[in-house]
Amino acid sequence: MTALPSPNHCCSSSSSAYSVNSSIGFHQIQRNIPFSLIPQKKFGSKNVSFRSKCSPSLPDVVLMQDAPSPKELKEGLLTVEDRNTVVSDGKGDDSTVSITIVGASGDLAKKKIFPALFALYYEDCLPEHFTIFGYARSKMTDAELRDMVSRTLTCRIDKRENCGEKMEQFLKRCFYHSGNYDSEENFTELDGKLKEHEAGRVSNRLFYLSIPPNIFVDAVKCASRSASSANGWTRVIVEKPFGRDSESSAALTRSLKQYLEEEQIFRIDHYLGKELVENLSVLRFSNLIFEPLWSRKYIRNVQLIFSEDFGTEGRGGYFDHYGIIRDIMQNHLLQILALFAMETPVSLDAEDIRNEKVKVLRSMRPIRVDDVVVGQYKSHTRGGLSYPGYTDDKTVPKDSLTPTFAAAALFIDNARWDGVPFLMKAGKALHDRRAEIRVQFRHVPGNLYNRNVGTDTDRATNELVIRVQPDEAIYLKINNKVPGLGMRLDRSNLNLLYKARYTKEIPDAYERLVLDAIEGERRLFIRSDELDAAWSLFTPVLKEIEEKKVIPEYYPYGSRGPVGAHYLAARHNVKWGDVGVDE
Ligand SMILES: NC(=O)C1=CN([C@@H]2O[C@H](COP(=O)(O)OP(=O)(O)OC[C@H]3O[C@@H](n4cnc5c(N)ncnc54)[C@H](OP(=O)(O)O)[C@@H]3O)[C@@H](O)[C@H]2O)C=CC1
Ligand SMILES: O=C1O[C@H](COP(=O)(O)O)[C@@H](O)[C@H](O)[C@H]1O
Repeated sequence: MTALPSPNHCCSSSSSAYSVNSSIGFHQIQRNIPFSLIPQKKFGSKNVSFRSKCSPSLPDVVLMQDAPSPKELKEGLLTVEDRNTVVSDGKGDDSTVSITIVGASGDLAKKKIFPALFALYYEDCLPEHFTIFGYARSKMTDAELRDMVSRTLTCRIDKRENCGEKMEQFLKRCFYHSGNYDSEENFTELDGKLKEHEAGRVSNRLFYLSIPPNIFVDAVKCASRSASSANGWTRVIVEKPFGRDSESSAALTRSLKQYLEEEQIFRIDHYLGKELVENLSVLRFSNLIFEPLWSRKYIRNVQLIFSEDFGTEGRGGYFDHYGIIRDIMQNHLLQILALFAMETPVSLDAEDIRNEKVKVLRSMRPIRVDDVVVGQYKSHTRGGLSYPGYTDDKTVPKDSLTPTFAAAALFIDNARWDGVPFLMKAGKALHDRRAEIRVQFRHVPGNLYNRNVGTDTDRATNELVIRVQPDEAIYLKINNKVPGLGMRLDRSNLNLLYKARYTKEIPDAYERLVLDAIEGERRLFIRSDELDAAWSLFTPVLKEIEEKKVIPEYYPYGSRGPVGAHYLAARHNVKWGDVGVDE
C-alpha cells in the first residue's frame, strides 16, 4: 500500500508523490462522496495520476493540501484501490510515462503530435521519466525518426533560450519501432523495448492512434493485449473520424470496448483544445455581464463559422468518404455549440461538463434537409494563377458529389434556446481562413436612437465575436456616439485582441490535449454518449443528402462560397456576420 505523504509535500516540484487521490475527482473527496473507481481490471491496479506544473487542474491539487486523513481512509471513504492511486508531479518519483505514436510516419504525427510533445518538454510540462516511441510499418532507425521529427520542431517565439540544446535532449528521448498494426508479435516486441526504457518503474502508457480509422481496432487489440502496462495505467488517444454515421460509430465504440474501458479511451476533438474554445466557459461563467444575456431573451442568433483558404490538397482520398459535414460540423462546430449553449455544470469536473453537453445535444431538433445547403469548389483562375477544383484531385472520383462546403440551421428545443437559430457554416477553398463564434443580440426595444441608427437594425444591434483563429480575439460591437457636436452613432469594437494583450505564445491545441491525456483529465475529450448524440443529430440528414444525391452548389476556389448560404440565413431572418464592411 502507498504510504500517505505529508500534506506539506503538496505542490513542491521537488517532492515525490504529493497527495493520495484518484485520477478522477479531487472534488469528490472534498465532498465526502465515495469514489467509483476507474476499472483497472485489464491493466493492473496501481493508478498514478500525473499533474505537471502546466496543468489547468493544479488549483485542485492545491486544495488537496488537506489530503484525506488516515481516519477518512479508515472510515471507508476511499477504497483500498484508491489508496493505491497516487497523484504525482512526476518529479523524482518512481513512475514513468511511455508515449507511443502509432502511425508515426504520417502527416498528423509529423505536423502536430511530435511538435506538441516537444513544446511540452520545452515548457517542462512532461514528467521526469518519459519516453516517446514512434510505431509504424515504415522501416526507420531511431536516428532516421529523430531526423524526420527534428525537421518539424520549433521553439516558442517568446522564449528561445537553449532551443537547440533542448531539441537535442528531446530527440534523445524519441525511439522508433517498426511493426504492423495487426501484429501482436510486433506489439510484444514494442512492449519489450518500452520495458527496457521504463527500467522497473511503475509504467504508464499512452498510445496515440494517428492512423487511418479502418485500422484503429486492430491496433487497439494488439496494443492492449501485448503492450499495455502491467502495473500502471494504459490510455489510448483516438483520432477522428469516429465512424461516419450512428451505426458505424456505435460499432467502433463496441469494438474498442472489447479491449478498453471507456475511461481509457480519449476521443480527441482538437477544437476543444483551442484557447478560445476553452475560454468560452470562462467567458460565460466568470463574468456577470454575459450569462444573464445568454438565452433566447436577448440573443437573436448564434453563428459558428469555419473556413479554410485551401482545398483538400493531399487529403482528397480521406475527405471524399466523409465530406465537410462529418469533417467539421458534426464534431468541431457541434462541440463548440454544446459548450456555448449548455447549462451551468455542477462543477468543472469532466463528467459534470460532459453531462451538460449531452443534455444540449439531446435537446436539439432533428436537422431538416431543407435547412442544409451544400456546395463544392470548382477550379478558378485569378491573377494568372489557376486553382484546382475538388474533383481535379486524382484521389477524388470525377463525379463526386461530396460537399466541401455546407451551411445549416440548427435549433435547440429547450427553455433557454427555443426559437434561436444556431447557424453553422463550414467550407474549404474559400476566400479566407477563420473559425469564429458570432452572437447577434436582439435590437434595443424602443431605442431612443433609432433615428440616428438608420433603418438597418442589423447594423445597430450588438454582436459578440469570439474569434478562435487566426488572430485570436474577443470583441463586442457596440453603438457609440461619434465625438463632435452632432449626434451621429457608429459601431465600434470593444476589442480584446490576444496578441496585443498577452505576450505569451498561445499553445497549440494538441499540446493541451496530449498533456490532459497524460494527466487523465477527460474534460476536453468526447464521451461515448456525447458521440452518440452528435451522430443521432446528423446521421438522418446525411443519409437523406446521400440517398437523394443532392447536387452541391458549385463555388469558385477562393470565393465566399455558395449564395445558397445567404438564402438559408435569410429564411431564418439572419445575416451572416462575416460578410460586410466591419466584419
Ligand atoms: N492530418 C491531419 O491534419 C489530421 C488527421 N486526423 C486523423 O488522424 C489520423 C492520422 O492522420 P494522418 O497522419 O493524416 O494519416 P496518414 O494517412 O498520414 O497515415 C498515418 C500513417 O498510417 C499508415 N497508413 C496509412 N494508410 C494506411 C493503410 N491503408 N493501412 C495501414 N497503414 C496505413 C502510414 O504509416 P506506415 O505506412 O509507415 O505504416 C501512415 O504514415 C487519421 O485518423 C486522420 O483522420 C485528424 C485531424 C487532422
Ligand atoms: O479536423 C480537421 O481540422 C482541420 C482544421 O484544423 P485547424 O486546427 O487547422 O483549424 C481541417 O483542415 C481538416 O480537414 C479536419 O479533418
